[in-house]
Amino acid sequence: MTLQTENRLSVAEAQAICLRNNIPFYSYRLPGSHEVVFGAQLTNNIRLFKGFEKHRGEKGFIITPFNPASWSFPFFIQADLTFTDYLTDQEAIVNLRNTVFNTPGRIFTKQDCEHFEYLDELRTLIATLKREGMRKAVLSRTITIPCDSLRIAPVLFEQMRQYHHAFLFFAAIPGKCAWIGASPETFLKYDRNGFFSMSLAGTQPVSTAQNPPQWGEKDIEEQQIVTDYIQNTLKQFFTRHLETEGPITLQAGNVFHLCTFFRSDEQIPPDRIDELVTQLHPTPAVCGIPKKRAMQVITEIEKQERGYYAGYLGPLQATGAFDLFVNLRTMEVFDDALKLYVGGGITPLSDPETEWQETCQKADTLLNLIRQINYGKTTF
Ligand SMILES: C=C(O[C@H]1C=CC=C(C(=O)O)[C@@H]1O)C(=O)O
Repeated sequence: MTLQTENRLSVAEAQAICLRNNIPFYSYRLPGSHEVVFGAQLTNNIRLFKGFEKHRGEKGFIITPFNPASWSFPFFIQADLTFTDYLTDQEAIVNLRNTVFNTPGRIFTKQDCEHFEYLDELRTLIATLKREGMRKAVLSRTITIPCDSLRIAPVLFEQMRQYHHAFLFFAAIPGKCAWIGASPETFLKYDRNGFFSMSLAGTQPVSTAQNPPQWGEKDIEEQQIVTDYIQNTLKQFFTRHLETEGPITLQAGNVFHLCTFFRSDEQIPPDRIDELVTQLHPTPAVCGIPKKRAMQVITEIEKQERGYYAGYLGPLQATGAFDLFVNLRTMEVFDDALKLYVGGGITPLSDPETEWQETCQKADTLLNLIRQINYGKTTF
């Protein structure tokens, strides 16, 4: 700890205090930025996120579940204390250290799929897609790592800074949810310049890709489904201007994805923003098409509850600007374990073993970091 000598608190130190003292907090770094932003809520009242119109003028962090109808509620962490990179205000440092809430920890359950179980789920899903004429659904699984997570997570967040194009986040509401990750996927961004979104799908490992990467029929089709869905949704809201660019190849850790960008400089009223977000989420990058049926099929087949995996999360500014990302390449933080969630888009053309391998490749970016941090103590 450097506090005594330098009189300043780093983000990692602030995260550690909040974890120890059960203080709701968030920290993030936007893609391409060098700044890490930290915020903490110094009251223990858990706040639900009630939509952009209701939170107008407020600053904080939004975290929402994959399934809006589930028992995982959307939350808002209000920014009572915020800083960028280091906190130097001595009164604020003392205040943070002296804030302690008494919240019971969350116990993890292990619902990881073995290789053969995931292959079974994949076969069931592919058969369902074929039988019902569905074009795509996204299946996922978990990898649970029992470890000293409260020590590891702040170090992991710091290590993830090497992924310049990712949105880094570590947010926790003690007793409710805690997630850390490096998402490559913008859900929706809004500021005075307008709106931005992306369609991200299709995966291949960097290690075996050609230069430049070549994409097969399954990946192209899988990403096109996401592009069509987002474009059709955005078109209902932006009638004057909608710009589309792509698809291009984008690197996220040790995998490549196909990506199309959408931009509009049109402004829409706050109640329309709520409508837009409701219609857009979840996109077929994490759910499927048709959306309602895909959600049902996923819930029936997957072993674990998704909770906040594949939901959206990110900061909201008092100006109304926000940066929301899909909660991917992500881990749920428990007191004594990290639970990684990983999935992939399945179409009738999918091969189960290839899809299993894809989840292993996606998971490896975060797993390798944990292996380095926990050298000699981790066996997975
Ligand atoms: C669902 C995940 O990734 C999505 C985002 C990019 C590429 C994907 C894919 O190729 O399947 C997925 O749609 C995940 O990483 O858990």
